[in-house]
Amino acid sequence: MGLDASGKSTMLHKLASSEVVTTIPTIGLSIETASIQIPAPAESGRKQKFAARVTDTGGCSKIFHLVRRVMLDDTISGVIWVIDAKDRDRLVESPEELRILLPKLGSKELDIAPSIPILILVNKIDLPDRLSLGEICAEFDGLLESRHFAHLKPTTSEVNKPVEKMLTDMRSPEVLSRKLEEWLSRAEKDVPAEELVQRLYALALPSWDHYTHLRLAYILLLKYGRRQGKDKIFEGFKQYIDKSGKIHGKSFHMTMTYFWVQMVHLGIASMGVDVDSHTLKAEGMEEDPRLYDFGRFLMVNQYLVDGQLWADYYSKDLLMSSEAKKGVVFPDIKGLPDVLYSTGAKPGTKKSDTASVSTKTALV
Ligand SMILES: Nc1nc2c(ncn2[C@@H]2O[C@H](COP(=O)(O)OP(=O)(O)OP(=O)(O)O)[C@@H](O)[C@H]2O)c(=O)[nH]1
Ligand SMILES: [Mg+2]
Repeated sequence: MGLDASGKSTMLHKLASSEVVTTIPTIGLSIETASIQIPAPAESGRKQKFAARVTDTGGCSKIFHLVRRVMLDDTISGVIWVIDAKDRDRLVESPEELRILLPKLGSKELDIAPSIPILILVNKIDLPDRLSLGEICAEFDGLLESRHFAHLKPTTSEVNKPVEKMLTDMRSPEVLSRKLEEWLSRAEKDVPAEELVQRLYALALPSWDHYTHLRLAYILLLKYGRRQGKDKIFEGFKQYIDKSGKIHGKSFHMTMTYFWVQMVHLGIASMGVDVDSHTLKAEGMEEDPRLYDFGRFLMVNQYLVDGQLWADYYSKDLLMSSEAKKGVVFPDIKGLPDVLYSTGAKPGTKKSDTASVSTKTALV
């Protein structure tokens, strides 16, 4: 199992026939019996070959009804969860899908014991610029420890609790500081600011993930100021999703984008920079390259590393609603923080025409 195009079918064919075959996206299920050679430690006394009936699924949570029909009479000995090491853009989505699957492993919905092993298999490691194991582990951290919860707490409302717990784990200081470290070293060798912007318009970004979104928002806000910068972020991101052909199954999310624009703007303001009055926007980005030092920006604004920061402001139901995707909606947990400048505006003074956002005001 795993996200689409992670390489499940390719792997199954390779295991079954040792051949790399050209695959097409799997619809539903494909079942193969593969004779697999696995090196086993000599002391285990086991044979080095064993037959495995492997069920390949196309997609994940959406096809559970199908999986169930096929699996009901089977003994499932384990689940292999495949990750595409090249797919930085969907690194967050993969553990989210696995998180949806986990409670079902111990429930009656799928007749699978909660104690079966789950192998998280990182695929496509032959490709350059792949995710590091550290980056992958940071996203999956805390997920598997809580997998027996479905067995212990089979009702729907109870099953939801550990999901919340797992979200909390993903946001734990250890996970976030590890992620920050990775991002800082990524920022050191990243492409220059101007090149990144060009690559956004050329539909050729090095990756499409939280880090890149934040860095683009940072550069565009600095370069163009709040109003124009925000429009460029919205237009640029939307166009990238619509036209690049690289973002599978994703559509532009207005509220999410707006939320992060606001958070990045807040981070810039906390460094004492007023994006609407500093001179760079008129004079070109090379004017003060220190400002475009994204690593420095991250060090000052470490909270931005937390990809789930929105959960402090929005309930998942609201943020994932089609209304929130199509237009900017107000948070239902607490209002977004106002951007206050330590330069220019008096501390405590809202620049309501440029940056102030509360539950009553939305500047789109
Ligand atoms: N470079 C590289 N490409 C791979 C590898 N494994 C799979 N691919 C490619 O990734 C693409 C998707 O592979 P599939 O095996 O069809 O992926 P899948 O997970 O079965 O996809 P769905 O059936 O849609 O869920 C294909 O173009 C494969 O050739 C790998 O290890 N390295
Ligand atoms: Mg497939």
